[in-house]
Amino acid sequence: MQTLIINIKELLQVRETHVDKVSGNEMAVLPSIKNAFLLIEDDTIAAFGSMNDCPKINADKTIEADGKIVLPSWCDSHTHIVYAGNREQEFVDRINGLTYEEIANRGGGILNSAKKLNETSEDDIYNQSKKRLEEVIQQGTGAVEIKSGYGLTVEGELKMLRVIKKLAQNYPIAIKATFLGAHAFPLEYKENHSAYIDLIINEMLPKIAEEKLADYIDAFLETGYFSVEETERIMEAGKQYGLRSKIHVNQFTAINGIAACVKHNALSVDHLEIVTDEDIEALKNSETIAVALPSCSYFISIPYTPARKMLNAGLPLALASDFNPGTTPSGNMNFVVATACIKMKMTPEEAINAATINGAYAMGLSATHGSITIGKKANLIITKPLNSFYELPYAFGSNLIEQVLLNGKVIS
Ligand SMILES: N=CN[C@@H](CCC(=O)O)C(=O)O
Ligand SMILES: [Zn+2]
Repeated sequence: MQTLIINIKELLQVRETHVDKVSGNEMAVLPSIKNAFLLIEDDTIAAFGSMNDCPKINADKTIEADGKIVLPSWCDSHTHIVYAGNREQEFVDRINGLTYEEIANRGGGILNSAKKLNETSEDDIYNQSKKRLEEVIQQGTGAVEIKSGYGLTVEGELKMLRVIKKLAQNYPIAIKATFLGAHAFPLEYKENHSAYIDLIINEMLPKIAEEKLADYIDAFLETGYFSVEETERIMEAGKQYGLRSKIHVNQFTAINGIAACVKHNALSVDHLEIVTDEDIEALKNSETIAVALPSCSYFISIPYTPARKMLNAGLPLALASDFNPGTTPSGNMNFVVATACIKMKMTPEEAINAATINGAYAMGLSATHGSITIGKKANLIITKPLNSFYELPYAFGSNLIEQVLLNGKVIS
């Protein structure tokens, strides 16, 4: 099956030779071809270039993209799409003056979602979660990481990971699963942290590995949650099962967690709303990518990740949604990209690099996703007619996506 997209106003993120990720100054450059074509064979990008070189073939399907921008689908490397119920009441509590920390200390927050999840059947959780997955696909996401972490019991965590597996089987989007048993301490372990970490290491991990339910391991390394030492135990244990870590860190406080994550060769460190010079030094020359979550900063009114400081230091940065019921009830990557431009002062070129190729890197998918490269998956966004791609973050509240393709097939 051949699909030919013709007369593309501008084809973005074209990488003739493979790149894993882009860093620092490189992020300011978004390679593109104006007046372009793109040829898809089955689910794969087969050729692209200027319309002057468009092959004269009778493709099975031709898509006219006059005036439209085509770019690789968003790669959302950090979500908690699988959950039960929501936390609207906490939203109102925050409006009335409570902080995220105060709500968590009253038994709300992650523990609130964990209670709901453990009371909800696997089928019900699947049905609630698939709606969110369908929504983000419509919004242009073509690869997504989904975490567990609202179970916090052996059965609850397995239940979440099985739902993620079922979503991956039933939907054409690429999904990576991350085990986040170390998201919070259940109340009964509040005074006995090591017993809960033992449960994660001795009960949860072996079962998860046996059923091959996870690709990565995560922990919430934060004051009041998992300490540096506790997170190191989790990262070590993950390694024994071949699970590389992707860690929630520096959301509210900087406690030297990033250096520990780099020491353990974490694939990503995520949040980083609070970043010290030492954290930046630790990330230099590492294979660990920083992931910023601007919708979370927006929703709970905390600082934005200091992108400019990090890019000036030559670091790579990815953008992700953090879709979850507590701090970010939205998986809209278009809003993420716009907010990164508006609030973090990233240029549109930098933000699109961060939400495509660098997002792919942050979930170990840059060999197959995140750029227009021959041999990669034909996961694409075709916009409505636009003046230029700058309109994508500029018109931040508009839906400018006309069509999305996953594995070469038009989804909407
Ligand atoms: N900070 C830790 N985890 C989630 C929020 C969890 C929740 O409040 O439910 C996050 O990435 O923001
Ligand atoms: Zn998160």
